[in-house]
Amino acid sequence: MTKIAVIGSGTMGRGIAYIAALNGFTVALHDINKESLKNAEKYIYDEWAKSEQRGFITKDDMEKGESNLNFSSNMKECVEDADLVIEAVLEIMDVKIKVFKELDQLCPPHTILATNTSTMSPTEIGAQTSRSDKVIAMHFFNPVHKMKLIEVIKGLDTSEETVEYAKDIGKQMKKEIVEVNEFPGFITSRMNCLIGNEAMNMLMEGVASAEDIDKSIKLGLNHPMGPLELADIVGLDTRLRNMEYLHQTLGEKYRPCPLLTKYVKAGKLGVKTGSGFFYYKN
Ligand SMILES: NC(=O)c1ccc[n+]([C@@H]2O[C@H](COP(=O)([O-])OP(=O)(O)OC[C@H]3O[C@@H](n4cnc5c(N)ncnc54)[C@H](O)[C@@H]3O)[C@@H](O)[C@H]2O)c1
Repeated sequence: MTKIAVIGSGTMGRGIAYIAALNGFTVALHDINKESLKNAEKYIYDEWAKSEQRGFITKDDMEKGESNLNFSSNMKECVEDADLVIEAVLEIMDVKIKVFKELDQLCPPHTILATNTSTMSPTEIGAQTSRSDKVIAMHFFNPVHKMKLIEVIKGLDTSEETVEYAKDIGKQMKKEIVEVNEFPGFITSRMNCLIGNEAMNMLMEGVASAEDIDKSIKLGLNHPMGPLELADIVGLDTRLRNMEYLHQTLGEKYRPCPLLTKYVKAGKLGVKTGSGFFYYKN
């Protein structure tokens, strides 16, 4: 049975662990923050129970998922026998590199190391390990159990075997795959960050209310969700880091909207804190 370790149990890590365990992989979810790990455990069990009640999964699926999934704040324990590690820690290059250096030491030689970065370079991360051919980006979407796509991003040294392996694992998780040659923001974040930032600029300029900006994009352009609501779901801190990286790498048109920076400074991070561009009951 393929063993997957997921590093980081925040918004994305918990979702990735959820679908991996449900699709028959042995999964170890790790975080340095025990509270985040506890919240992730509650989130996953609550979501499974809801899905079972609504008939999306059976009781048997749920029980198998539960028996496939472990939680631990000890990274070594989680990764020492892993076939694949998927990293979902903060979108900060130095943090990711530190994690990958540690993984390179702790994992067996065959282990594939994947990052769930939304924007950053798997080449830069892989270069800090002794196995750049086995380093790749697997970009999942939020919420992971509902979103169908994984972008698989090949770094300069990533081998074809690693690309095929990542695509195969994604398919076993019942996702659609697109293969992308590395460039900042890949396909989706490069486009989506611009749309979200323009919506924030319009809100800041007083063009319309947050509700009406989102309503226009949904009903006028047929997007399933408004860009401000989507940014709230992503997490405004995560979105700001995405914008800062794209601004650094792709230039001026990605300069983060000052309103986004202001919300993050105020601790209004979207759904996870109960308020962002909109209010939420958590
Ligand atoms: N939020 C989204 O919608 C979304 C979508 C796709 C990809 N991503 C990407 O996924 C990654 C994670 O984003 P998120 O929104 O889940 O972030 P988050 O802030 O919700 O969670 C990050 C988690 O990582 C943990 N962490 C930090 N340093 C760690 C370390 N050294 N070892 C172990 N755990 C550590 C934190 O305690 C936290 O629980 C980022 O690279 C982000 O760009 C996010």
